[in-house]
Amino acid sequence: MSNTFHKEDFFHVVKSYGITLQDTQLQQFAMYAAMLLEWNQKMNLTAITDMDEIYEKHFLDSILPSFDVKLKGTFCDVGAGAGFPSIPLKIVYPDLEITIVETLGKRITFLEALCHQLKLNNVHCVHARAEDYAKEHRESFDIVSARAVANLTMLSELCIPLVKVGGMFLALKGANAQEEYALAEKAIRLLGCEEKRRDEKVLSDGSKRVNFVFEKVKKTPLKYPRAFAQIKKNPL
Ligand SMILES: C[S@@+](CC[C@H](N)C(=O)[O-])C[C@H]1O[C@@H](n2cnc3c(N)ncnc32)[C@H](O)[C@@H]1O
Repeated sequence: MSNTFHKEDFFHVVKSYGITLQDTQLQQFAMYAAMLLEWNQKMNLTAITDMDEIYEKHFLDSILPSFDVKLKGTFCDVGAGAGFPSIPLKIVYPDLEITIVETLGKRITFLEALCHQLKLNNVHCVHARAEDYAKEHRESFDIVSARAVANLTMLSELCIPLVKVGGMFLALKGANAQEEYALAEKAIRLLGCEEKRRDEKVLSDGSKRVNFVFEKVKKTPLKYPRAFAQIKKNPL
């Protein structure tokens, strides 16, 4: 299937889910796309450089979960890279309080410049590894999310310790979602979460998206997260 999505469709697709983007928000998305392409020439931010694809595979893809689940409160984006999914969500839902935890310093520099340019308040960009950041900030976010950072088992150990009891872990996954879930199910429970829902969507090129919502029902045992070498070598 060829890519039939055009950036002009973005407004209408979002509207079909009951969200009418204002001119300021559309301008913020346009500035975001322009900055992404400009900075991408100096540093590796994205492999997607076609404008229509940026709108579908980065912007729309990032906000898809919010069409099924209400997002509010404090939102931590683990490994946001060039800002996905948290920055598109922040543009659409300005009340969200975002913390980005990203291990690459250059990407933090980009994100800080981006937030300044787009006049986004309450976005805290932290240069750290999630497993280290959890030492001081465990169980402190209403929502912890990530896209394209690690398989679901490893991702669960990086993200779930940061979620408050009663909060949610939102995992944005692709075609291998079911297989990843089967391998991760035990770890997810051990770390204190239960699956609440999963929502499937298909993009215009036929690629599948599966967004998992896990609810934190009990505290994460204190020994997690382990050091990254352990997480990788002995996945839960
Ligand atoms: C493939 S990129 C995905 C970026 C973005 N989430 C997206 O969907 O486009 C993975 C990002 O996760 C970051 N990352 C990997 N492991 C991490 C960790 N343990 N803590 C924080 N960031 C991490 C990497 O530096 C990289 O920017």
